[in-house]
Amino acid sequence: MTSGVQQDITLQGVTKSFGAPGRQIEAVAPTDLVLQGGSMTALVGPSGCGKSTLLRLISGLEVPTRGQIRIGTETPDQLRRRAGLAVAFQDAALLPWRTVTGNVALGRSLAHRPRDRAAVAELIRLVGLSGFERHRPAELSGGMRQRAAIARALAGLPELLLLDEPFGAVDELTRDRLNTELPPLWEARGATAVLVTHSVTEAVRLSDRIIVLTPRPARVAADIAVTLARTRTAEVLASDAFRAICAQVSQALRLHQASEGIPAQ
Ligand SMILES: Nc1ncnc2c1ncn2[C@@H]1O[C@H](COP(=O)(O)OP(=O)(O)OP(=O)(O)O)[C@@H](O)[C@H]1O
Repeated sequence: MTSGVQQDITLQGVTKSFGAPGRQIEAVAPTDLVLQGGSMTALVGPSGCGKSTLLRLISGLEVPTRGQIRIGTETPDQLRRRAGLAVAFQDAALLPWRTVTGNVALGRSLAHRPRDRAAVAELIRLVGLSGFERHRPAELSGGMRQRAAIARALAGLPELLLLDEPFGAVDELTRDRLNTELPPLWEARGATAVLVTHSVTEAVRLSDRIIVLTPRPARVAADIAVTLARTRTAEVLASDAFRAICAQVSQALRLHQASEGIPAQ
């Protein structure tokens, strides 16, 4: 973090509708939320309920129809313009003409961080892309592109890290390793993080708090604190407490399942 201060994310009466007047789709119903600075919050909910929209609103890539969002005293747009936030979305969005190293290094330069080849190489190693440094996105699998995007997002040392299904295209074993090795990177620097995921286990594993959303329009259906030790060791993951929270989240999802929704895991 640049400021050393962990800023809360505050949503006040935030709504989002898409489409022309009279034919509007309401994606986010009026929402009030405070996400504590330095915490990791997971957003889960049925497919199409509005999770990504909520994340994009927090990122400043979408503007609320009504209400306001602040990160500390700043708007998302202000934070984004001074490169205080980073996003890693499902569809990676890497620059196709840049190598893996070039894309990750870009994450640093866009955030006005000094060049640091060792830091870039270490991030590439951590996301398991050593040996692919000189490859371009088209030469990588979908999962590898996602991992490069995560490395790029982390490279700028963001205060706010927004992750939309970052491990969606990653195989189970790699996902497991990333779920272990990446959280210390943002925790160590006290970044605030918001994660959208379809995996209940991943949500409980990574976050301090889980917001379960209703089918569209998204509203808060359940707000569940993950009362586990911050370091999610193998023992924590195998504990009854971990399973109990997973069951609580799954139950909240089932209660609010849309007909086209995902099965609770
Ligand atoms: N730019 C847009 N224009 C019009 N409609 C949109 C736009 N973005 C999202 N929507 C609609 O808003 C609703 C919520 O979409 P969103 O992508 O936020 O859901 P989600 O919960 O992230 O879905 P999934 O879990 O399937 O990724 C959907 O009905 C979607 O079609």
